[in-house]
Amino acid sequence: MKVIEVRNLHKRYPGHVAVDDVSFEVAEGEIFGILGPNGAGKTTTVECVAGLRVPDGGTVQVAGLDPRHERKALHRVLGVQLQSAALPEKIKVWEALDLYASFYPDPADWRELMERVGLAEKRDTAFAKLSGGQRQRLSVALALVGRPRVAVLDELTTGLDPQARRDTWELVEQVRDSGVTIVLVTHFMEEAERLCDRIALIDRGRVVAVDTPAGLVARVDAEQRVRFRPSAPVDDALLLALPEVREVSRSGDHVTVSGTGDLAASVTLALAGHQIVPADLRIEQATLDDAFLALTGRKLS
Ligand SMILES: Nc1ncnc2c1ncn2[C@@H]1O[C@H](COP(=O)(O)OP(=O)(O)OP(=O)(O)O)[C@@H](O)[C@H]1O
Repeated sequence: MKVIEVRNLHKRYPGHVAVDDVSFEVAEGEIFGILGPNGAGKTTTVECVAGLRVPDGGTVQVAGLDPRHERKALHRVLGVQLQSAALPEKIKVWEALDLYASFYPDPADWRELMERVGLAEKRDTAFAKLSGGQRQRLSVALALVGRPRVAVLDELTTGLDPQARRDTWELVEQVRDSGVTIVLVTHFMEEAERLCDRIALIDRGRVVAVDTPAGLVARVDAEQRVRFRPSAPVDDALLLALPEVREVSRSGDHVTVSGTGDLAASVTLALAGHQIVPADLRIEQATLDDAFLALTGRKLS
């Protein structure tokens, strides 16, 4: 069942079209990614979804509500964590949660939420004294305190170190597992690949494709490479006979096979047929970056 429907969304700022023509649907229970380079129009799009900006054209529906005219009802359905959550420096973690909970008629138990995002120990810490990762976790908790059906998370892990980023990803997965639909805005390919069930690739205010991460990558006819150290001598001809293989090269005792399609499976199967074990096996596959490049002619990052 779809919970968000965006049709032909258009939004311009003076002298600049930020969102040209954006359409997509988000299904209940999924993590839906909006992925694109800086300035692609991602934030403007989700601000229109959240009723924070008025579109110049097109329609938006969230759980059957029009964000422009039914803001109060929308507020109960949709939780938003936007970039650089601005909280007063001195506000303590518990105070921020308690304050946000007071905005809703039937809020979640913020103490439980504080535990869930791993901030119980920071309960009495001022916002200004939290680390980047802790601030992000607090902003996720604030987006969830109204028990929303849908949470919009915008550039959640920008500026975080790798460990804090992985912790935040786990938190997002837990939120989804608790039944909340998530719209995740990001310009990190790895983040979208790891978390999203489906992704809208956005470039210059337009959707260039909507698909699963694997579906987007499969659209690219990019070459893949399989590199390994064979346990016994392997004949080039054995590999070149496979329809997926285009080229075989060697460097020291390593063999690199280039080609397309299900290259790794095909190569390992052929080797197994000759009792050859591929040690140090490395597979280089196309990524969302390659998909974006193929679809737009530009690099994502
Ligand atoms: N309030 C505004 N007034 C004028 N132009 C704006 C405004 N907000 C955004 N823009 C411009 O609109 C375009 C799209 O911005 P938007 O923030 O939606 O992109 P984005 O994909 O979210 O990028 P980022 O990840 O950098 O925020 C950009 O060129 C931006 O400079």
